[in-house]
Amino acid sequence: MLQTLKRAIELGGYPQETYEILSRPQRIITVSIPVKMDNGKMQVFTGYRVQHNNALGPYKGGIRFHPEVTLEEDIALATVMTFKNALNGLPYGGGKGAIAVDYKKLSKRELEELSRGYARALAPFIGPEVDIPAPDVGTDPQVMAWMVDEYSKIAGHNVPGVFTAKPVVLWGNPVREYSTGFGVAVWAREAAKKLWGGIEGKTVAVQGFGNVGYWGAYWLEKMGAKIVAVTDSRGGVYNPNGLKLAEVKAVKDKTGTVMNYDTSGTKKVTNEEILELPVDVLVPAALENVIHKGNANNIKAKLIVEGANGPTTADAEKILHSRGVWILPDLAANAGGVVMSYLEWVEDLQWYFWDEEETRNKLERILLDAFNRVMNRWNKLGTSQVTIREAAYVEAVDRIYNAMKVRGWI
Ligand SMILES: NC(=O)c1ccc[n+]([C@@H]2O[C@H](COP(=O)([O-])OP(=O)(O)OC[C@H]3O[C@@H](n4cnc5c(N)ncnc54)[C@H](O)[C@@H]3O)[C@@H](O)[C@H]2O)c1
Repeated sequence: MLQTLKRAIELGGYPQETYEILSRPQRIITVSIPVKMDNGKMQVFTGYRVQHNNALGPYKGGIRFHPEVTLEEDIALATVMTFKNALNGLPYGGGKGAIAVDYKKLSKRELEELSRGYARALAPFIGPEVDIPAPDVGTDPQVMAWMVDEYSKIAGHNVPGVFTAKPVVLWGNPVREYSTGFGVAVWAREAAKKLWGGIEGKTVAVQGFGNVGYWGAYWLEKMGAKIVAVTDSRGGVYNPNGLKLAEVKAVKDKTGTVMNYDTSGTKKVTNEEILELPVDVLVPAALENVIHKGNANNIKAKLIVEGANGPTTADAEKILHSRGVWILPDLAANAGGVVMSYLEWVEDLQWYFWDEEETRNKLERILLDAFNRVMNRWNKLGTSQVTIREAAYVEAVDRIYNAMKVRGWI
């Protein structure tokens, strides 16, 4: 990521100070959270909040609960948020929080106490105008509800805008559930218009059938694409004539895996095979580093839409770019969630809530604006010399650099 930042600064001709500032976070907060466990013993958890850069506005980014999370990883994730928010035209800087915990081993009460403890410890350092956290891996709208409640108790009044992706009943928005997948589909549709004149009838393979993968496939199908393959952690199914997504989803909900979907002409595929199928569009929406130099030359899709974070290694990207494959980078293609978080925050600040359709239209407009800016930048920089990811980084750095310049930081 720092290499991409360096390259973007070179490509855009920004001064070296830009790198000096953006390669390190402005503030790192470490907190200790004691939790009385169900067995009567007290356990102290360590939590972080990294506030990377606020040149464009309050820090914004998720909170991760994961057993292997480290401060270094949290810093990297916070840094990416600065670029993602800038690229999408949001009035936000970047931040990210983390607690090293296996949340699956906690009871509901322990998880609530940990979530409230984290919000309490961070309360002096966050707020709707300061730093607005949201869910990430291992956290969800319920965790946000506990945190917003704890923060509001400390403030002495309700403060809806301090966390986003809250339950709909507690100042959330129904679009949030599918916003990331919707963004994946919008980016794919717009790129398909440029490549082929439209997404209609184009074949799509989706690796990962979770929140991003399922909703990405759902909206792509609605837009007229043909979903031919999907997988979850156990593997999946492929039918060159197209899958009926609603039926696949029903099988997944009933049996726990898409593998049990069985109709004539449908074959089983592994998570490696799905990447190499003869399709027009490939959506990796599960894990990182799944497209690497070992399989890049076998990929047949002309368009790769990064639903997951970091699914393509740098080596693979070079190979695919030289073959003319378009890779829509994660910080653009999977930004629907954070853009929706922004809209929820705007609603919360004014205590005025849009209906689902109006919200989705606003979301789409912001995504289209980002898509057009990235494409213009890519064309200006030269599509054969520069990747779409590099163009997206230049676009992001340009906003941050100009904000820092007029503020007098550089
Ligand atoms: N949810 C969001 O709003 C959001 C936003 C931006 C980025 N992302 C990124 O998208 C990715 C997926 O997130 P999600 O929220 O959909 O998670 P999720 O847990 O809802 O779904 C993940 C899916 O991947 C599958 N999976 C797990 N291991 C796999 C493997 N080895 N091969 C293939 N599939 C496997 C799981 O079965 C599941 O279907 C992550 O990289 C995440 O960081 C998510």
